[in-house]
Amino acid sequence: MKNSSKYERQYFMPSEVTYDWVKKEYIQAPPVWCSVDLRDGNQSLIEPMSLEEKLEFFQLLVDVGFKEIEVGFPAASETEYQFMRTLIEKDMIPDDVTVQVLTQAREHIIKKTFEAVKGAPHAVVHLYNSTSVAQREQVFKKDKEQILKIAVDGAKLLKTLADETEGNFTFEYSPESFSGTEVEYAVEVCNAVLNVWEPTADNKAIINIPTTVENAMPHVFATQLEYVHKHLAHRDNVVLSLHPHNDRGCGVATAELGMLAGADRIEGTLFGNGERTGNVDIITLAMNMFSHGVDPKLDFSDMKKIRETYERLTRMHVYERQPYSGDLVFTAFSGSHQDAIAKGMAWRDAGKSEKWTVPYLPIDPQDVGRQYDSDVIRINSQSGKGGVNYILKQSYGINLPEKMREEVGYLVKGVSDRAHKELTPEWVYQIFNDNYVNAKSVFAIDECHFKQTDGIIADATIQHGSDTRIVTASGNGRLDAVSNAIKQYFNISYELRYYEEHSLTRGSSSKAVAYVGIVCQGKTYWGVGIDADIIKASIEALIVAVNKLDQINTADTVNDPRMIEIMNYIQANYIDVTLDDLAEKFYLSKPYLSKYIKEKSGVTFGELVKKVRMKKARAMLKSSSMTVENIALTVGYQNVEHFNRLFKKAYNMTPVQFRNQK
Ligand SMILES: CC(=O)SCCNC(=O)CCNC(=O)[C@H](O)C(C)(C)COP(=O)(O)OP(=O)(O)OC[C@H]1O[C@@H](n2cnc3c(N)ncnc32)[C@H](O)[C@@H]1OP(=O)(O)O
Ligand SMILES: CC(C)C(=O)C(=O)O
Repeated sequence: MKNSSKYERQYFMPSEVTYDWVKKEYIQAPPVWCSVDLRDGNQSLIEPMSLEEKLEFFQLLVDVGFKEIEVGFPAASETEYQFMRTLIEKDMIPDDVTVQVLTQAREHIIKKTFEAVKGAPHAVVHLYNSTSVAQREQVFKKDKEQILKIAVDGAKLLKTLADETEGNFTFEYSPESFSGTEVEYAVEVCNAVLNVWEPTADNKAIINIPTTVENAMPHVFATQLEYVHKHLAHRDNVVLSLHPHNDRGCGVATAELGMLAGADRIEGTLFGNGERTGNVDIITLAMNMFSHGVDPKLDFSDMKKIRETYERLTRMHVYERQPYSGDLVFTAFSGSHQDAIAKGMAWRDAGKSEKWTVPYLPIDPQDVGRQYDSDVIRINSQSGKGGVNYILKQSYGINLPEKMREEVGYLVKGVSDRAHKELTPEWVYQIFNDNYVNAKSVFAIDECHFKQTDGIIADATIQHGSDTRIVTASGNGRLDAVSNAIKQYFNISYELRYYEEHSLTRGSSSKAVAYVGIVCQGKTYWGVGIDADIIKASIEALIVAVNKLDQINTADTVNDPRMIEIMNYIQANYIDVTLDDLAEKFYLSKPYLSKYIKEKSGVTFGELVKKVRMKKARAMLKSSSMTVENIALTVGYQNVEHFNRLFKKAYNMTPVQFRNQK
């Protein structure tokens, strides 16, 4: 960035500065809101709205609660003109809503505007002309006096035509490009206009101060505005309005500080649509007030519908991080945020705070129609155990024991990391289910009978491969007795250390969930059971946990049906399959997988893949006329010499010899 010297600040501080606005802390009551979606928003669209689209948008604005709506620039086009006529002639303006139209300070434009508003129950006619130094010099080529005269002449014509035209009219004046105008001069022009209109308490005028192009920091604007507020003529009979744009990204701050400095009214748009970077976003302004406990008197509770209508009619897109309305603005992917949100929600559920204080969530997402389930916590590789548990709890009623959460968290985020994908709640549950509930098992307990003696005696029917045996063991509870029977059968030892249970709060609420953690050689192995019978659920959980012990699962993997799936996957993806792919696809750890594959095929994963490739190559040599080089490439070898060597090692002859043999 070499050329900053070609710029200089183009705003003007007032000659007299006061900072009363600094002493005010927050906005205690909503301003008069005026939507300019159908004018400033519409004039900046690639494809302005049709009459029908404007009618639908108008209804949306009425439904949200706007009482003042700038509906267009009737002299601009036939659509604009007819839109105003339609609203009046079809009696579509609710009694408590005032429509507003914009006009340049040019005679024929003003006249056309009054033709358009004829018969309006109540309309604001909004007059503007540009007052900035740049526009005076470059566009109008007029001095201050001549520019003031344009405004005054326009104001006079408005007054005359309002008297002559059927309808009920209020006047508004904007010193357009105020942000590049000397503040005292802007006030002088406004006061000249006000002196023509002579507003009264019953018929106030609106003076609208625009940051037509935002060019200063918000505190500068507040200071300028405070000067206007203190120096306007007829101030008691003037509604002081703001019209912030967003060129420096400060439209909201400008509006908020401007309100502290004396503004009574805000012109803006939904989602900040408008010229260049847009007008100020009224949704953000209103929701900011709402989050301070002030009712903004606009209703954004059905944000989804508002956004859908807006996007459809304007053909614009609401940015994912647009305050209060973007897709991601209530979402936490990262572990520490998720942890705090989950704890904050639990705090709230426990009734510990009457007011909304959940960390990382500026407002309750439900207040703008968002869902806790799908909008707040989402899982990717940045997530943590708190988030994963929250998803399982919110969506499936699974509340993991504290001690189990970390393992599940790392397992789930590992899948996301390898897949480079966000995991849906369904996917998270599937990983959980595959690893803890319906995990592979080399043995089962088909039946179990208990007798109460000093402790408990269990007769457990253990089925392991082709062996089925009833093992009797005692324990200080049912699960302990079954656990002792398992230890006896496999001749293994571990400690049954963790047990938790709860009823399912989602889905089948008649079911219970049991979590079992066993400790062997310092490592904890977890299993989960879900069943209507809590004893059955806890035995299932124990079986899953025991199955994870090395002593058990090295005994028999050959019968594992998943092994067939793994082989099929390798066959189908033999060119570029990796152990990482398999681990991700089957939710198994890499060491565990390596062991499986060795046991099943007698060779390592790498050797197995080579074998599959050679088999494919042999089939191609037999059935196709492809060159050996191309066959080598097809089965994944760039170097044909290397391929030849591997082939010879596998089949004791080169590919060419193989092809040539009869
Ligand atoms: C900051 C804002 O958003 S202001 C609103 C801007 N919105 C729009 O412009 C959308 C609707 N506008 C239009 O459809 C057209 O501009 C019309 C129909 C109003 C006027 O069209 P045209 O007369 O063809 O041209 P244009 O707008 O370019 O007018 C330029 C002339 O008007 C003058 N002019 C521009 N604005 C104003 C004004 N507010 N008051 C008085 N004169 C003005 C210019 O100085 C220029 O004068 P010149 O002919 O002597 O050079
Ligand atoms: C007409 C005025 C208010 C305007 O749109 C602007 O200055 O941005």
